[in-house]
Amino acid sequence: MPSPVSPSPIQAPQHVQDLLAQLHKQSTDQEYAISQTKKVISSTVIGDLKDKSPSGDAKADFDDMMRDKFIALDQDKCQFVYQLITAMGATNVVEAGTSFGVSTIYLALAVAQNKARTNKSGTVIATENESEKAKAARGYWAQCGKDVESQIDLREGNILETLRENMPQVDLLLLDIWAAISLPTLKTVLPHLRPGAVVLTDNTVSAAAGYADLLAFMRAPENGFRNMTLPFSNGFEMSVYLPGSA
Ligand SMILES: C[S@@+](CC[C@H](N)C(=O)[O-])C[C@H]1O[C@@H](n2cnc3c(N)ncnc32)[C@H](O)[C@@H]1O
Repeated sequence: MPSPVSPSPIQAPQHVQDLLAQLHKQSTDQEYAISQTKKVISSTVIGDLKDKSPSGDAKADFDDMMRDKFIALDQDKCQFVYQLITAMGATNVVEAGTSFGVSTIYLALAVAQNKARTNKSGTVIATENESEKAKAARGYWAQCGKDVESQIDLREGNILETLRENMPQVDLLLLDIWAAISLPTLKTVLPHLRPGAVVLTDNTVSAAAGYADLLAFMRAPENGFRNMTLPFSNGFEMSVYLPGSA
């Protein structure tokens, strides 16, 4: 949650600010309700579901459970991403894991404002494999208005396919997806990362076990990332891509 003493950097019309506040509340209420049932919501524990899986397919059961869940990036992390994109002047941003499109709104606002300031082109490439979530996300972006909606290229389907083609040089990648596919996702986007690009990965402290392969890859000096775990709740990894500089 945002700190009561931290001002928000977000520049957006009031109706967008109100929608964001409402969506974050829905997401945190949902997460609280799940926590009360003691059910897991982390993909890192798919392995633990195996014994209890009603269908015998733990991955399918996990996907069923998550189909109506926001699991939006925390509000303070969204504000940080917006602030960072603004500071970088980034205009090509990839979001791995869009869900109902909450964090996407922040990315679109920041990219739109950078484009207006710099006259550069660019887009937010969003990705989601659940069609109902994609439909809902489009609905929220429409409520925000053309300034947000027009920035977003939503690619529906498996991220390992949707990010294979028509990729710009990427300034920033937000990894907010099931931990198990975060490394294959990074490797799909890697050839398109510009030197100095930033990769942000959510929950790298609370889900460290699930991210073990991703973190090992990013922390191996030969892969060109400089890493820092930012002290947000559950961890938020900021990695700067500087190939050949280790
Ligand atoms: C943590 S949520 C994203 C939350 C979103 N960034 C936000 O702040 O509102 C992760 C999303 O990734 C989606 N996802 C999982 N595996 C995927 C895949 N292989 N391809 C595309 N999307 C996937 C899930 O359906 C889920 O909605």
